[in-house]
Amino acid sequence: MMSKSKIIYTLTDEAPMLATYSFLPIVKAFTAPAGIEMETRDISLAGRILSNFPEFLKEDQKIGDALAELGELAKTPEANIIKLPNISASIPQLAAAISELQAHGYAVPNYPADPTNEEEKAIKASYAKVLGSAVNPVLREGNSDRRAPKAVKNYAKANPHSMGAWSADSKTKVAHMESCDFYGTEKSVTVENASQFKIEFVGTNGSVKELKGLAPLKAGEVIDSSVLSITALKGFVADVIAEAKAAGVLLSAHLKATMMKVSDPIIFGAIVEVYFKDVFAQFADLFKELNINPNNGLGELYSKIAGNAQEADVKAAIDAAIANGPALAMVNSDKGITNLHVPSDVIVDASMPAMIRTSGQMWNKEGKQQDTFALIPDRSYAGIYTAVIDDCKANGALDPKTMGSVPNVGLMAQKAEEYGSHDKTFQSDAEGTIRIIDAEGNVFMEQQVAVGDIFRMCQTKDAPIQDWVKLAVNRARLSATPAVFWLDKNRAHDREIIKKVNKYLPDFDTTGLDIRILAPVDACKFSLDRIRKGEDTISVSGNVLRDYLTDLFPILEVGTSAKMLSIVPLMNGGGLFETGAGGSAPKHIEQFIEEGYLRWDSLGEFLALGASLEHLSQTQNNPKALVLADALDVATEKFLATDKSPGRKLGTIDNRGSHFYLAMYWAEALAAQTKDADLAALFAPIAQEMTANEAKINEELIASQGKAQEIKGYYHPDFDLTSKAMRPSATLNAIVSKLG
Ligand SMILES: NC(=O)C1=CN([C@@H]2O[C@H](COP(=O)(O)OP(=O)(O)OC[C@H]3O[C@@H](n4cnc5c(N)ncnc54)[C@H](OP(=O)(O)O)[C@@H]3O)[C@@H](O)[C@H]2O)C=CC1
Ligand SMILES: O=C(O)CCC(=O)C(=O)O
Ligand SMILES: [Mg+2]
Repeated sequence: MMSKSKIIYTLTDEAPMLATYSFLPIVKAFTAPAGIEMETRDISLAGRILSNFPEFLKEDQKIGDALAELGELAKTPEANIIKLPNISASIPQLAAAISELQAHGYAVPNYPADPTNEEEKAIKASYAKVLGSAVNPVLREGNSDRRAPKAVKNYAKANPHSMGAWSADSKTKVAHMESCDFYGTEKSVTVENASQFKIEFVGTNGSVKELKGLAPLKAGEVIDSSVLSITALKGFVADVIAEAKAAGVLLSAHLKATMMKVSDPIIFGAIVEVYFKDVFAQFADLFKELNINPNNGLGELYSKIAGNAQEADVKAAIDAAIANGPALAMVNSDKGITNLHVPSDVIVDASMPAMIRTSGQMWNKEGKQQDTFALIPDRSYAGIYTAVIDDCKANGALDPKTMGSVPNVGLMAQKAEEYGSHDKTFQSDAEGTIRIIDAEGNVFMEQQVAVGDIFRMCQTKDAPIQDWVKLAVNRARLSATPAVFWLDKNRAHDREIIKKVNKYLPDFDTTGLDIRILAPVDACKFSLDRIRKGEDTISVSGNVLRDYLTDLFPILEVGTSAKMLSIVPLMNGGGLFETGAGGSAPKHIEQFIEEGYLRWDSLGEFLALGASLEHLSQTQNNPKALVLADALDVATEKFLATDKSPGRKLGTIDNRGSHFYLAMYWAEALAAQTKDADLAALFAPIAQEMTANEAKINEELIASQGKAQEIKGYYHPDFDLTSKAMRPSATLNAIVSKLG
């Protein structure tokens, strides 16, 4: 009897959500004959909101907490989850999703930014579970292995993407603080025995306030604390503003307000306040009355002053500040959206490589490219971008035709490092000390804080570190490639990690392998030198660099991180297969709604599906799944060779057309293989019909382009309308439905 195998396919947001409407019916039809149940779970922003507020909903509107369920599943050996990118919501995005759901008849509560009673406090606490990077850290019960498969790399070498030229006198640079940042203040200790910790604020008068109640610590865990001084930050921002103005360059801020949902919106807000200091001074009373929070950006400010008697005055003052300041980098120059409008519009992992690919320039308000000062205030990782920029100034743009590759093995499991720190991050409202103590009151660490300073504590558990070292050695062995641990001995946290790396490396057979530990800037230079010689170098990094490097190098090497294979071998034996290493490409859904064209590239989904099927064949003893996986591999190679990724322009095949070709090639490969006669017989007529109808299907797909789409929603579109929009070829649908 055929074993019953289950794969969970996640429903998410924006472009990947749209793509799923087209791709998933194909996947379900193709995998069913192998006894595979393809189940879906809704972890979209809208779905997360609905599942958190059942008491506000009608009976038939309630949905289960799919995220919590998958979080538990990820800890079991049975887990086989395909995870598409999802929105990590900023407050403006959360507010927009809430309004849309309310307009759709879901009585979810408004977001209470400043709760005034217990009920509002509870609502805010529930929304805190939805905000920011609420999904990935829950599912990532394993470390990360991200790389460009050989076929993808070869495709990029043969079909190089555009790469803006660099000039040696480019004025572009990264601006960072020199002191009083997280890097400079970091303290770190390794906790030898299992214990507990809590976080307290102690005022200058000795009064004590608990910031976080007792929580467990495992033996061998590394804990850190650090502080970023808000006064130092503001002084630094003011200096860079003056310098950028004098240099005649654009100013832009590159943060991670999504994953770092507590600290980075505050840093973003400080930049907004300093840049618009005259506006904030002139309208202090009005802004207080309207509850304007600079952390939510200029966009929210504009919407809150709309209709106010002083609206025109405020707008004039903002315009004057921009005219008088260094010009701001634009997110959308046609619509006048600056880099300081929404904290989640410019996200450092994707935004810095996009700038480096574009000659180190961003867009000004005329829609023209211009050199830019990129504000990345904290020094922990800013230096790697300086290393790449300096390299491009000295040697010109990198060349996708010849450049080597930098795959990554990232420490990520169990909310490692900064990306798990939001429940231990606080903005101090008074001067004093914040300390981390154990249940008996013994002090692990303490930090001085002033009003407004950001205190942060991070945790990194020992088992994930051991697993990460093992993964790094395995990857170095499997790819016969040097591996570099990007760790800085001048940083307190990294010093603790270096000790552990040195302790655990001897547990594995490293004979003949080239494994080194280098500080991030040196590791970056070392990797760049090799890249220019066409050589590959594995980066073995902590969680933040995992995120940064898996956009940086892929975007330079293969044009987009959507083409990455992103596997998370879960520590308890399951598999989490992320689709690509990038995000949900918000501008793609806008293009789809405006003109019926979706240029989302689903290659990441194809790669993840292949890896998921392969994992399933091994863990569920399902040989047919392996036949499907092998055939999908053949199909993906042909897909790349025949260049069937979506074009950028109307009238060429888009995401839907690319799914048709993948399906056709997959059916062909299944028909042609000889390992499973039943599958070959089943798919032969499907392949034949698809091939015979290729022109007709393309015609039907392309005919649906060029008009606005009405899917009744951005965060929570109508299922039937979206399904119709994403499956416009009756001929293709009829062939797929023959599979049952
Ligand atoms: N794993 C996850 O869940 C992740 C989620 N996110 C979330 O995604 C959202 C957007 O983040 P952002 O920083 O803008 O990064 P994105 O990666 O979504 O977008 C940057 C740009 O990359 C290109 N791109 C990305 N993926 C594809 C694809 N599959 N096909 C074609 N082009 C692609 C597009 O531009 P162009 O082609 O013009 O270069 C896109 O506009 C945020 O809400 C963020 O929280 C972000 C990262 C990971
Ligand atoms: O969870 C998020 O917000 C983004 C994740 C991300 O950028 C990544 O893992 O590469
Ligand atoms: Mg990322």
